[in-house]
Amino acid sequence: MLEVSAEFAAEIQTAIDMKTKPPGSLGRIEELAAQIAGLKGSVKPQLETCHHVIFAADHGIASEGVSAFPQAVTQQMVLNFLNNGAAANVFANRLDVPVTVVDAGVAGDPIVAPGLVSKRMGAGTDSYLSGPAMSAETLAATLAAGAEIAAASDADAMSFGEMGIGNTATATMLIHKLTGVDLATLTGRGTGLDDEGVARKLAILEKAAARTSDLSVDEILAEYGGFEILMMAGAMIKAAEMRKVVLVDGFIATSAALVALTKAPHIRPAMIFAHLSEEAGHIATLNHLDAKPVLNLGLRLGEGTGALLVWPLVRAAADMLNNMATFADAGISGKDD
Ligand SMILES: Cc1cc2ncn([C@H]3O[C@H](COP(=O)(O)O)[C@@H](O)[C@H]3O)c2cc1C
Ligand SMILES: O=C(O)c1cccnc1
Repeated sequence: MLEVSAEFAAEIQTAIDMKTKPPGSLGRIEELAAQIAGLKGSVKPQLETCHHVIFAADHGIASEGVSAFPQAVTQQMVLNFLNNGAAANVFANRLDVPVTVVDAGVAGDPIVAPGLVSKRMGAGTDSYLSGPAMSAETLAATLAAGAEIAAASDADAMSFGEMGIGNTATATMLIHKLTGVDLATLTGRGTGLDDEGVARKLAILEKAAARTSDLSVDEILAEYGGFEILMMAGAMIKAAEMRKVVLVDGFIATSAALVALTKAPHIRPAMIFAHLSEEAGHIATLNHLDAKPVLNLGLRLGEGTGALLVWPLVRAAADMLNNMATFADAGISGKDD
């Protein structure tokens, strides 16, 4: 349903080639422009506003020691986001992008703070080392809550971030079970584990993976999912179906994109993969999706920081279509004149 007809694709290419530049000279920006025009159904696409949503949740698996940081950091960072102090806030503020912070299931008592959107699915997931992270009912509610968040936004694009100590482990499990890429390839340092820490994380994930086999997609998501990752997946599907540009961040957000694309392959034309993360498993996951990231900045943070940083480039691509003169407008001779 988001597919572009061959006729319209040709029309878009002509519109790009009529601009006052040698054909193809804006490189990747031209590819982004074509993608945006196709998604928005116009060679003059409206792409003025972006809305950044950060989903936060905790992971039962964190108690096994899969992160370099303690679980309490998830809640502390939620308060930091609300106080405008995190990297994602700083980048969003620079770009005039509003930020919504969602409690998707942070451990402990519910956080009461002005501005926080509560979609709590529990006080963190259960540890998938010994049983499912969540029930089938909670999975459905989590995906639906994400869709509600996207449906409530009137922005032309959405960028998504996450916060959840231990969520590189959860992302790794989801990607492994959904793609079959082996855990050793996917398991990385997250917040900064040393080699010993990574070996320990891998051993835990191998044990958790061996617990199940032959699962359906929804069973995989309920067995190994994280609330923030799955809520982001639900939001990505809805945002894409509303023809919003979906800016996909790093390793964790790409696991959410994989979930979204597994459940709704038709939404692919809405997705822009912002950057290549330093997290070990990101490249293999992007390759599996045949996705080409726009930036390579050595980021390994999450929060949607890379997705925010690509927004000015995506906007510039739309501006190129909307505001750049054609050869005819400017009275400039074309290549073959
Ligand atoms: C202060 C701080 C701020 C963060 N912001 C994002 N993350 C990132 O690190 C976490 C994933 O790494 P792991 O799986 O190793 O726990 C996620 O919360 C992710 O968003 C942060 C981590 C920390 C410590
Ligand atoms: O790429 C990411 O999303 C990432 C990598 C490391 C830690 N947190 C997030």
